Amino acid sequence: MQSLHELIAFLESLPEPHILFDRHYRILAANTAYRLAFSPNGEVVGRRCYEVSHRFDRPCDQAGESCPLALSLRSGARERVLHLHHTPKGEEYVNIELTPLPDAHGKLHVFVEKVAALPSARPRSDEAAMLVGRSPAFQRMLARVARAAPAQASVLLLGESGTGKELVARAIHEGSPRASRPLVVVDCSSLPESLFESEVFGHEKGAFTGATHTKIGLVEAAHGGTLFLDEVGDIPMTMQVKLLRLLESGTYRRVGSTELRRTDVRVVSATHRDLEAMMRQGRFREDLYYRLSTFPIHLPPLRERREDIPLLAEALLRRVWPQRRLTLHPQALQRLMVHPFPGNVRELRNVLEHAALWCDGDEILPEHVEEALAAGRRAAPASTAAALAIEPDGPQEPPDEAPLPTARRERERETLRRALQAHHGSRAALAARLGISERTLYRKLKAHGLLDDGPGSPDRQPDRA
Ligand SMILES: Nc1ncnc2c1ncn2[C@@H]1O[C@H](COP(=O)(O)OP(=O)(O)OP(=O)(O)O)[C@@H](O)[C@H]1O
Repeated sequence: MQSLHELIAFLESLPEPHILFDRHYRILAANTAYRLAFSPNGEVVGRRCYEVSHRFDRPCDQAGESCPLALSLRSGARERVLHLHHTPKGEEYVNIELTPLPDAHGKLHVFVEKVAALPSARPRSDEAAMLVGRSPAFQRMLARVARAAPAQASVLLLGESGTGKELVARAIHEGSPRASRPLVVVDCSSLPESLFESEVFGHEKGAFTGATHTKIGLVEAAHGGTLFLDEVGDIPMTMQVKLLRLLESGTYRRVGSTELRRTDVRVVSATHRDLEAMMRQGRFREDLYYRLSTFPIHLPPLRERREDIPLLAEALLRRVWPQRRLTLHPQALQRLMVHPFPGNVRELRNVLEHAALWCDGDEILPEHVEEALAAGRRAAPASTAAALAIEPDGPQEPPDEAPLPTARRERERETLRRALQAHHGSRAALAARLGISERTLYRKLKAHGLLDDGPGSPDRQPDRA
């Protein structure tokens, strides 16, 4: 008993929430950090852990969640799982680390559980940056995010357009020891080759015509923090070797300078392309690929986590119309549940935004959703993209450098021109309707000389949604 008292006193000294419980899930002790975080108004000692954390009436593994106690009883070792916990602020993703404490005979009677809020999913004042979802596919992805965040390893985010790669990159940065330093986003697809090097690595005064002053590069601006290379598959071949040097040795040269400079950045990159295929085709350096993808994370498309649509819809409605208390009629939600969403969460957000425009009251009705989906079809009939050669975002997307055959190019131009004429919303909405990313749309408009006709101002860069 003496040792149990000592253990409780020790847990009390820890800043993170900890509880001690027996093999029957009964909580024997909880430190102040745990009480404050999870049960400020009630006693937890004597209750079962699953009642406190999940409001379940049975252990988590009998309610469809993983149970660290069951895992530890089986393995006899420390177990880590990701759980959605009830807190006074609502549900919150937490990392659970459960350590069994064997007695003198090696029997497991007592367990210590440490509960650490996941920085990436913690409810924040900046609700727009919060990742929403609780499907198994989403939780698997989030568990990898939680693993990767505190480390230094380069992370490669792989997923279709609109699946939340940029949100995840921010979550990784915020969950890392670099969170107080800058997160610098480099949109590799919108930087023409000529600009890429001077933007990323900086340039000296007089390095080229127009270089009237010395400019620091994005890698320098990110010193101590995280460099997020979005659409990394679009990095020109000539720049790939310079990026590799940065990753391998932390060194780079400004354009127009021979001086080797040093920076300390963690690299997170993202792409919707199939980099392995690009590598096989000789369009992406193998050594760079392995450097970037120390820890790959796949972001599931929305069609593989349809069960998240209700939760996402609720959160997105709050984001797009914070001043209204909009809800979805059950049939309106049903309609969304069967839509394929090639544009993923971004498309869902756009459809909701559009549907809300049709809704006078507080409840979005099925006809409002129909109207929003039909508007999408008018701008880009379901078959349009394929029939008229708009390449969807996907691993198979050909590089922009590879010219399309003339006939297809013509058809693509015509499709885009017509879509632009029929569409009166934002460029983001048009992209979602065409089933391509906003950046891809931007590139295609640029390539076809249609930028001036596009929604938004002529030379607008893709919006960050
Ligand atoms: N899990 C999620 N929870 C809440 N919002 C999300 C989630 N995933 C994506 N979003 C929202 O969807 C939109 C698109 O997300 P984001 O820009 O991160 O996607 P992306 O994968 O980087 O797309 P692209 O490849 O086209 O750049 C944003 O408005 C973002 O806030």
